[in-house]
Amino acid sequence: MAEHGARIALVAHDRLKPDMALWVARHRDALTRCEIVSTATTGAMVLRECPDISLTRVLSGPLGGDQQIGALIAEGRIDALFFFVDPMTPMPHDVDVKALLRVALVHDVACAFSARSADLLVAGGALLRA
Ligand SMILES: O=C(CO)COP(=O)(O)O
Repeated sequence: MAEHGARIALVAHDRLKPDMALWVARHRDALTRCEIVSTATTGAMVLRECPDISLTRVLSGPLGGDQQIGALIAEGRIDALFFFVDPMTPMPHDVDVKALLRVALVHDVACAFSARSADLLVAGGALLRA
């Protein structure tokens, strides 16, 4: 488990899951010190790419996983949200996605929505526990 790392959430829509898996592989060393929670399918993909990473999976996004991560944010248990959002594909759980983004804004959690913005967040220290 995390010693000096941040408590982070990883979520990616299907088209962006390969990007997320590659991003995790690139930041593997820092991420092994983090406490990671992810939605189910994103987490499975990350574990396939980096089996040595320790993470907790909640439900899949469309089955309530986005809401579970939103609840963790509302409880102050997440320091940063890495959510690779697909802007081109309609989703049945669009309201859940919107609610997750909203609660992250309400609680001023550091957020990144793409690999590039995630890199910048990491460069700013988002994987270190404040
Ligand atoms: O749908 C999601 C985010 O809205 C992600 O859920 P999965 O990681 O289970 O695909």
